[in-house]
Amino acid sequence: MGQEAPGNLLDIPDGLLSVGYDSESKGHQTATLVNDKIYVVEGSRDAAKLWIDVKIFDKSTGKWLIPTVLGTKPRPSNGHSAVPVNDDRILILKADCSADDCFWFLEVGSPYVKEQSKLLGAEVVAWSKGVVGEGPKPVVISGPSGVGKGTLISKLMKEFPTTFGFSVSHTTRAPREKEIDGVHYHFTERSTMEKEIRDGKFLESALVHGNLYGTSIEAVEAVAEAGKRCILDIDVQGARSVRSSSLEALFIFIRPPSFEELEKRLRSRRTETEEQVQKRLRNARAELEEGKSLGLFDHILVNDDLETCYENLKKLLMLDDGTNANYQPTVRSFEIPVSHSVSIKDQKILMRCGTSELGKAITSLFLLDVSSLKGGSPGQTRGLGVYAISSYAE
Ligand SMILES: Nc1nc2c(ncn2[C@@H]2O[C@H](COP(=O)(O)OP(=O)(O)O)[C@@H](O)[C@H]2O)c(=O)[nH]1
Ligand SMILES: Nc1ncnc2c1ncn2[C@@H]1O[C@H](COP(=O)(O)OP(=O)(O)O)[C@@H](O)[C@H]1O
Repeated sequence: MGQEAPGNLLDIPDGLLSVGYDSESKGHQTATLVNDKIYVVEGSRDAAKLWIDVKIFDKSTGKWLIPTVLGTKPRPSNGHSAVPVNDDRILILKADCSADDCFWFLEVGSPYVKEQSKLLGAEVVAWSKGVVGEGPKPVVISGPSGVGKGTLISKLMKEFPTTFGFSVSHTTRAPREKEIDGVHYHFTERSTMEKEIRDGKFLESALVHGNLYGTSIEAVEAVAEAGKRCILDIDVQGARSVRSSSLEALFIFIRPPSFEELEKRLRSRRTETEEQVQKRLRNARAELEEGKSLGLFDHILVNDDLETCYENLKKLLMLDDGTNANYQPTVRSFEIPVSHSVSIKDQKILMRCGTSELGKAITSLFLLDVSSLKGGSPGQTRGLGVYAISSYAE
């Protein structure tokens, strides 16, 4: 674009966090320097307008870049500030938002952003919501066709509808009689899905039993957005891809008590033709071998008696929901007022918030610890520590 960089942007000295200034469009902007590039984040106060724009001023070439922005964008807010973290992402603090919506990360040089940038041949940045504390890990459930994954997941969703949310995959296979589009799968055309994979909309995808299956980033984010723990029913190839992605999950492999029993279950379901059953059984042998791969699955459950297996699955999930982590922040809910300032030292961010109570100005100090961040785009960034330090009247 032919626009010149505003003078105050070019003057950002190295080492300074970010410069906030009013924008012409009556919004709020910050300019943050990371590796010779200035990331200008502009937010609108107008809830009807889509927040948030990102543009980049490359100091080395003197040119503006409009990046491809991946991930779910944050919603409008009354203000924000920005703090660079680890040279690969910028922490965005949104003012006047609910506690679960005030911390966001704009990834500018994370491995995911680099990979997508190569893939798309464009400058890429990606949004990722920040989660205070560990938060529960998504759960990946894999196992051969007919082993009972769907049955176990349905039971879990029925018993804990507000805790767990299903990641609705895309597939090119035809719907079965009782399957509903958008609930069991997003049934899609092959060419459409292939294009969306090329466009970077998928966390993982694989060819399974002759059809394309994939988990879209949106599917996982929709569950997290609803405040639920995400359950993914994906094949072993998908589990492998997720293992090497930034989505930190709990991996569970379901085995049948015997191959004969697997065949019996698959046939008794009566959803596949004989040819499809044969294909699934052939693939099952390889999947059962792969399921033993070292380091791929955290837990292996045998689905012999359904109720016993379900009880074991519940035990695993309750034990591993992240609430027993050592890393517990002292603050879980609070709001950042528009009047706040931030400074950073040794990955510890000090946030000074000004509020008023009974006519008195109150200043509260918070420490934000970004030294144990996990995950990130695609998906959320967990492990943010928020500690209340002091609060005093001025
Ligand atoms: N990689 C990957 N596999 C998937 C996804 N969704 C479903 N699958 C797997 O695809 C396989 C076939 O699924 P489906 O056609 O529903 O048959 P079923 O598992 O026999 O009920 C199963 O192993 C699923 O776990 C996905 O999004 N990604
Ligand atoms: N433990 C079990 N014992 C007997 N039948 C089972 C058990 N678990 C599941 N089933 C049945 O086996 C069939 C396949 O289960 P399903 O959940 O569709 O498998 P998947 O989703 O792994 O392909 C279904 O008819 C289901 O009712």
